[in-house]
Amino acid sequence: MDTIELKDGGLLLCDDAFLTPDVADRYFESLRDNCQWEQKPGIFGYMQPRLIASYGDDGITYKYSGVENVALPWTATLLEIRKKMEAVNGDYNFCLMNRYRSGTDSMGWHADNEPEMSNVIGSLSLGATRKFRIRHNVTRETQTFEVGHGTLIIMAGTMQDYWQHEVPKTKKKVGERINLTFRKIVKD
Ligand SMILES: O=C(O)CCC(=O)C(=O)O
Ligand SMILES: [Fe+2]
Repeated sequence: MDTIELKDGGLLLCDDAFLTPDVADRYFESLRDNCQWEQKPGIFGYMQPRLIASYGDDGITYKYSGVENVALPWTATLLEIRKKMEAVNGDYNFCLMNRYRSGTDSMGWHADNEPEMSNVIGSLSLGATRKFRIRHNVTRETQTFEVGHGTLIIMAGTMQDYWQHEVPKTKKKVGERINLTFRKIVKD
């Protein structure tokens, strides 16, 4: 596990061999074939350039483009993955999944800094290798990571307050990628 200390107290942990390829294959296929994937509108009404699915503890809701959504109940595969993630760090009650069907699917610059969300986010990548970039809000310092089949990234510390992240589009011919971000939503 690499530990990267970022400016202003951000912390990024990275393990590019968190899962063995055979375990990662099993998870990828199970999640691709058994989760309720949908494409949702984002800001300005355009469809988001990727598919999403959300799972979590009973009663967990999350806001998406201004609409309150209810998380679906955990699947056996997601519970197995959550246990592995929590053995490293964190304590999660919600998982937002993103499915990038090709290089034209992407996620723009953003921070996951909603007040009801914990600062620790565990992010697991499966399938095609893509770039994951982070950028400091003020200095614009940028770092790029290659996230591949079985790569674990943990975003922690003050990272969401001072840094944004993105998964850029690529012109390279790439296969599908599934990313899972495990979070803890704290309701008052
Ligand atoms: O796909 C990724 O690696 C990033 C996903 C992400 O940033 C998010 O779900 O908030
Ligand atoms: Fe994010």
